[in-house]
Amino acid sequence: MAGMTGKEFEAINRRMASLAGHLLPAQGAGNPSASIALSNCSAQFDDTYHRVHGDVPSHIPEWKPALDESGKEFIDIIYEKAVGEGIAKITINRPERRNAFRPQTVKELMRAFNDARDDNSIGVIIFTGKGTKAFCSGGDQSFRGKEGYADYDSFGRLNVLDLQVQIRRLPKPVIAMVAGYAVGGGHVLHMVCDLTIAAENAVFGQTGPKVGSFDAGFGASIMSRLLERLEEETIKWCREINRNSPMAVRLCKSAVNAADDGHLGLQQIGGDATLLFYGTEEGSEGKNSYLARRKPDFSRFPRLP
Ligand SMILES: CC(C)(COP(=O)(O)OP(=O)(O)OC[C@H]1O[C@@H](n2cnc3c(N)ncnc32)[C@H](O)[C@@H]1OP(=O)(O)O)[C@@H](O)C(=O)NCCC(=O)NCCSC(=O)c1cc(O)c2ccccc2c1O
Repeated sequence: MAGMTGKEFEAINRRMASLAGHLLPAQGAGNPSASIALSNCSAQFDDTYHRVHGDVPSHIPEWKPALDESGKEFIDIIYEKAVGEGIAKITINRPERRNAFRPQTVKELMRAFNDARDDNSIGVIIFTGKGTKAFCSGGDQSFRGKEGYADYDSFGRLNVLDLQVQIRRLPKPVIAMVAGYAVGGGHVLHMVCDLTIAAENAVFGQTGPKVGSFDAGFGASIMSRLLERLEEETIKWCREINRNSPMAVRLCKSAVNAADDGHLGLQQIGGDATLLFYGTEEGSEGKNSYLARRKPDFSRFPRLP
């Protein structure tokens, strides 16, 4: 953890606090040893919240393969949606390379994330790697040239930077489900997710300088957490998130990132305000008057104190 900035510590503390809040009964929140196998702890509660909302089940759903609008098969990733539930799962499928990404992988990830964003039945996205040895070991070094990473064409690129921004800006929660190594560019990918659920064997770190690379952008810090039933726990989080108001979840994600993202954060949260305004009569009066070629009449809308 040496060399971490105050902001990075804050970000980790926020995540740890939110994990503790999910896993532990309030009275046990300070005791890390109580953090395992408490996924059904809500059953012990006898309060109005739990009577109204009930337990969050953690059984694994039925996954169905998904495509994006191009209909093109995915080669480097597996894209699935849970039948009857608003959960998408995107898996890097290169376990023989510890799920290192090449440009093709990144392009496919971007297509899948885009589809999950646009599918209004999806409320939350799981991002993971195939197998238990690695979430992702970063950029595939055998595809690295002088201009970045290149596969089917001659020019290189650092297109994972676009993917990082896409995940960060995506207006739905993205949960990294990590088993094994999340290193180099793979470490950054988990860091740009909204939440990380980690298996006991998870290893986090920046390896870039060892292979003559570095991420001076989102790449930052280390976090790990003990959890036995990784997918069940992740699904439980997804179901709990999906019980909430979609617009509230969207705005919470914007708000959490706004300060760190500066002007871009402001743009995102400002865009959300515009989106909400479009749904009001006041907003519609502007559009309707323009289309009807008349002066807008905003006089009936209050100037709230
Ligand atoms: C991840 C490991 C610690 C795993 O070790 P383990 O012993 O379990 O497995 P092996 O080492 O035997 O690996 C099995 C197999 O996979 C190949 N492989 C693994 N990772 C990669 C990789 N990143 N690229 C290419 N190939 C990989 C490995 O060679 C083996 O192949 P065989 O043919 O021999 O079976 C360990 O594998 C490891 O340390 N891997 C390298 C981690 C690494 O340094 N990653 C790259 C960091 S740089 C980066 O990711 C990066 C990418 C970007 O696009 C950027 C863009 C902009 C800024 C910065 C960027 C950036 O830093």
